[in-house]
Amino acid sequence: MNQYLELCKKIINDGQWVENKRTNKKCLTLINADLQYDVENNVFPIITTRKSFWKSAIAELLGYIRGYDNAADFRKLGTKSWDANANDNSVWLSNPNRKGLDDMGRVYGVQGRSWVNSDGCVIDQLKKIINNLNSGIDDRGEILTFYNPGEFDKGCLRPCMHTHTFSLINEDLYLTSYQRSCDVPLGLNFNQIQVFTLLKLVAQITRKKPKTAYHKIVNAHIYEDQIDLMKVQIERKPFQSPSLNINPDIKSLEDLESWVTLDDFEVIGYEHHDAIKYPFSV
Ligand SMILES: Nc1nc(=O)c2c([nH]1)NC[C@@H]1CN(c3ccc(C(=O)N[C@@H](CCC(=O)O)C(=O)O)cc3)CN21
Ligand SMILES: O=c1ccn([C@H]2C[C@H](O)[C@@H](COP(=O)(O)O)O2)c(=O)[nH]1
Repeated sequence: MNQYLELCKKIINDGQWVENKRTNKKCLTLINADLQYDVENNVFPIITTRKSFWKSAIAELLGYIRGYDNAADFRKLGTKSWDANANDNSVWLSNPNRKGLDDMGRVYGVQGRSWVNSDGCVIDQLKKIINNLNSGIDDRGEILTFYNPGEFDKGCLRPCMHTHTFSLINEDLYLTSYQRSCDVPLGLNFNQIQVFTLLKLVAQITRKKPKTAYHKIVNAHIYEDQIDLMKVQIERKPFQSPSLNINPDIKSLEDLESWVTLDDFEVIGYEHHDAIKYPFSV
């Protein structure tokens, strides 16, 4: 929690104003942030200086794992977080590749589970990683990437947290996640949870020991209409981090694809300050 607050304070104190054309807003911006999470000791990196809707964050992650391309499917899992990007952005609404209401296009998990190569073959990056880890293999390319420049025009948004690299040393599993663009008040609140949960889940289904998750962010920003609320949030004293329990019956990628719901996740001992409703930029 402290590393999150330190980052927020650094942006407020040292950030530079950058005009963003896509949203037509100014962002206070800092380049480069390195965060890390102690998955081994189950120190769940949830924000405590405001109420965090952690179930939405895990629902998003589950949708990416399943390769969903539709905001309605994300809603069924328990999050409305893709509604605006799928349905309220004028550039995407006028894109001929958009297939109708709630379509997100070929973003995130679509690329992760069904990347189409130049021969038209479909590549399931996540399945390859799970198969290798199950066999004790780390080929130094256990990479799940959602970043496909050839298909940016087929999706509503370029992926922000775009690449996850798994590393196995004996029985110890690590994760390094890369993020090109980070809405620190809203997005990072979700992304910290997702990086942590992804390592814990993959370790569980491949029967490995989760160690540390490393989270590398390039452009970390706070939108102009979020600044005053963030100044309130950084004055609050954080509580101790809670822990995350995952149903031990989840044993495979197929389990994650089929029956798992948010009821299979439980946060133990979450103390937090009051909710803060930050504005969202589409
Ligand atoms: N500007 C922007 N910031 C983001 O963080 C973001 C995007 N766009 N577009 C794609 C996804 C969608 N994400 C979202 C979308 C909405 C919330 C949000 O409204 N969060 C509220 C309420 C959550 C709830 O009630 O479930 C929050 O207080 O955290 C968070 C992340 C993260 N991503
Ligand atoms: O997981 C996510 C997804 C999105 N974001 C934020 C980062 C930016 O504020 C916007 C995306 O805008 P771009 O113009 O495509 O950079 O969404 C996030 O923080 N985390």
